[in-house]
Amino acid sequence: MQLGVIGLGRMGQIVVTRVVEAGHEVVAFDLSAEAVATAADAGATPAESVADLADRLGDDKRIWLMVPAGEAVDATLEELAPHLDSDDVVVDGGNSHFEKSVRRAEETTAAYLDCGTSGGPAGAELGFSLMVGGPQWAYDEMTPVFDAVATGPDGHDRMGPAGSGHYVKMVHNGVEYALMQAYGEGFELLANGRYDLDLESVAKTWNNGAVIRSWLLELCEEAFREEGSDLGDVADHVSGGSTGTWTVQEALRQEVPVPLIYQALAERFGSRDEARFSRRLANRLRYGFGRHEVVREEE
Ligand SMILES: NC(=O)C1=CN([C@@H]2O[C@H](COP(=O)(O)OP(=O)(O)OC[C@H]3O[C@@H](n4cnc5c(N)ncnc54)[C@H](O)[C@@H]3O)[C@@H](O)[C@H]2O)C=CC1
Ligand SMILES: O=C(CO)[C@H](O)[C@H](O)COP(=O)(O)O
Repeated sequence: MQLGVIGLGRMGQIVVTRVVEAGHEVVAFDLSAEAVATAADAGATPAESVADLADRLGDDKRIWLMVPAGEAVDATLEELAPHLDSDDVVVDGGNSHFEKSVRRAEETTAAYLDCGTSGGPAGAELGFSLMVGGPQWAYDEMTPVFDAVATGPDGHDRMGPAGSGHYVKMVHNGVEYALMQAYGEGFELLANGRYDLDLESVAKTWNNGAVIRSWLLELCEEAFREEGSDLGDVADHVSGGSTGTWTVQEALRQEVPVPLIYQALAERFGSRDEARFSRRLANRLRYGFGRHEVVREEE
């Protein structure tokens, strides 16, 4: 099979490498010439533009987008539009909002597959977990590529119609937030609790047979090994948050309670303010109602 890959960053390069290694032909394009050169080193045919990539693919084009979610997806689809017909297949493997994927599927002449991708850069060796939405025929057509990019045939499946792949990935990320928060709280208690613990050792022990073992917990173990039990100079600041926000917004619309996911998201937002106004006000109010001492900022 011949696959065009557009967007050759952390994730796109993995798609290229795994598809090439599975014996398929890849044509690759990115706005960055350096990224295109890296893909060429991995065995892809370099393209100079979206149009050049489309020309090199010939009839029955199979194209994987791995550009940042948002405007880059629309811009790429606009450039691809004159080159696409109904026998072609476009996969969006990024973290797009599912409603945008539904709209794009309606607007795109080619069959459109929204593909939630999980596994991060570690997927280079392990392969990804792929959650795919869109027409069955297009999913079946892309199966050799999904087999290569995923952990194998069990690492991907069609979730349902357009939007469902990105919907499932959005909820996956919400779960990811809540799990991170749960591990964070447990380790925070251990770090401030009664015993002087080696948290790498705790995580390692938990990862070997404990009920709560997981890949995120393996990453906790790695973090304590590399940063120390006190996390060294790692800042009290968590970036990102778009996929968790979408999960909470959708839960509100569906009237489904997701307090753990919401709490994890709120903790993230809270981490970005060095001095939370609400906490400062609570500090002052305790003086108001109880004449408790106001803690003042140090000069
Ligand atoms: N990094 C991760 O762990 C994961 C990322 N994702 C999603 O995968 C997508 C890609 O993520 P990364 O590879 O991490 O991003 P990245 O920032 O490493 O790479 C994005 C690449 O797209 C290129 N690009 C941007 N606009 C373009 C355009 N209009 N035409 C062609 N190339 C363009 C950039 O030059 C860059 O090389 C995002 O939607 C992200 O949310 C999904 C799962 C995990
Ligand atoms: O999808 C992912 C993991 O599953 C990506 O790492 C994504 O970039 C996480 O973004 P955020 O933490 O901002 O929601």
